[in-house]
Amino acid sequence: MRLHVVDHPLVAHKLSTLRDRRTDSATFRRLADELVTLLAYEATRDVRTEQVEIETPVATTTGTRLSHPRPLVVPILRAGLGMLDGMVRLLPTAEVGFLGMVRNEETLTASTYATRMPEDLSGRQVYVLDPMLATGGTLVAAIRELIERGADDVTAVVLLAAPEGVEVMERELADVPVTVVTASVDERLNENGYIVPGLGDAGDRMYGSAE
Ligand SMILES: O=P(O)(O)OC[C@H]1O[C@H](OP(=O)(O)OP(=O)(O)O)[C@H](O)[C@@H]1O
Ligand SMILES: O=c1cc[nH]c(=O)[nH]1
Ligand SMILES: [Mg+2]
Repeated sequence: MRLHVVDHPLVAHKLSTLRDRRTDSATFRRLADELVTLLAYEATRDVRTEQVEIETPVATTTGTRLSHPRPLVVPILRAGLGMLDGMVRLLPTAEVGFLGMVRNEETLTASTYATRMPEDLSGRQVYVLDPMLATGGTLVAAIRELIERGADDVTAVVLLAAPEGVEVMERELADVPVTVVTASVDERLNENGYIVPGLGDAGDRMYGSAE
């Protein structure tokens, strides 16, 4: 697994406002959207392209366009939904699949409650979106599902990661072509499986408590 921590003052600034407990839901959603576009710029560095001939008003030249098969973007509901618009704005040809997953807050194990994406992902580049990589249970299960469907290149875009989750990903997905792009690897997980210092529950901060 490759880990890429995006080191940029704008990323650090936006992330700090996201972390602040006083940031309201509307601002939180806007900042998550802005942050994902900055991360997406790095995450798509190896997106597949092809050459095309184009005519400018002055001359004919060789240009570049995103190639086929189209990349697939998969937000993990709920919180990953807050990263979808920012990602597809940069990847206009992308298709979108959905994975609904929830972590049991007692056992910290993830379960899937909704899946809507192509059965066959062979040859596809896939971008998985989830703001939080905590224990890693959710992302490992999501990426296994994508690989089983034939995806041959998976990039996870996460706003925040815990070192424990990064380690689990490295161990569980050792033989899989996976890249994780994040704005920060924080200090640790607390006894409730929350990232410290983190930003709290990303889904709740975007959409309100699910209870
Ligand atoms: O790395 P893990 O320990 O598996 O935890 C991370 C997961 O927990 C959160 O989702 P949550 O279950 O709160 O669902 P939500 O997005 O609906 O709030 C988060 O968005 C990740 O999907
Ligand atoms: O810190 C955390 C851990 C898991 N899920 C979240 O939303 N936040
Ligand atoms: Mg949540």
